[in-house]
Amino acid sequence: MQIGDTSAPKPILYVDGVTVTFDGFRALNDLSLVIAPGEMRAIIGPNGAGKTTMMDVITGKTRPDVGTVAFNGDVDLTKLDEAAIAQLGIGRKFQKPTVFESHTVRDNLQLALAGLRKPFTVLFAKETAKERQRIDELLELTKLTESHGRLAGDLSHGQKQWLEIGMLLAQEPALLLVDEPVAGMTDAETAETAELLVEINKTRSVVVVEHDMTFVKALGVKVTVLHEGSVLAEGPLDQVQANERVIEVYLGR
Ligand SMILES: Nc1ncnc2c1ncn2[C@@H]1O[C@H](COP(=O)(O)OP(=O)(O)OP(=O)(O)O)[C@@H](O)[C@H]1O
Repeated sequence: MQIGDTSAPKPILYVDGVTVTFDGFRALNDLSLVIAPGEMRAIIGPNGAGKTTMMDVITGKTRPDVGTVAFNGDVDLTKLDEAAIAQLGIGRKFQKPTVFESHTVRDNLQLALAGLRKPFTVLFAKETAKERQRIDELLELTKLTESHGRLAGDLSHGQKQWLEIGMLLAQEPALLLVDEPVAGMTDAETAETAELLVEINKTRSVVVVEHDMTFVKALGVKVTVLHEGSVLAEGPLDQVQANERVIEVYLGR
């Protein structure tokens, strides 16, 4: 699909011919990937395939040597810094949870909702009815309604991950990037996280990097397999798992 093609909906994310080199080593090698608006895509690939580097390029943490990275059709992300990209509506959930442990669940969401306002002002300012409603919605979505008054530091690992996802949603990203969300989760938490992402995907695009195939299967979305910085295969999970080249890469043959 061409960026200038007016007959097709503009991709929410368009990555074309991206190469990133570290000391001569190609972490991304002519990588091309298109995410449609409203799509959820799962990215898999062996260690060192370039998954994190790809997320870094999208969020402006790493600059490509060459290639195009465009958001919403025509916003050139390679010209923007991390703060500007976040502001545009690209949220990133890193692997480890980074919630404010000594604040309650509700306060964490309130801080996220307020964004750039100073934390002290936020916690002592009166919550508007609209803010309260949005926080209640986020609590329900992340299954934290009953835990709203608990300190974030006392939550289970899975709940902390959900809280942080809720905090990112408070900023209403059009595209949510999620890096290995179920690492360290119980099977039940993993299943609930898949449900959560499916629900989130009803209102925004999602790109999720994950090694856990049970989780990826539960998402039921198109999968992109990265290998040595390029796309090795793309399609439904069953199809890519049956692909000879994918099997070779995963078995290390
Ligand atoms: N800042 C850096 N300097 C040098 N090499 C790097 C740097 N960042 C990544 N690399 C290398 O680039 C390759 C791709 O790394 P990347 O972290 O993107 O892979 P990944 O698919 O996310 O792997 P994993 O599943 O292990 O997280 C690796 O070989 C890595 O060692």
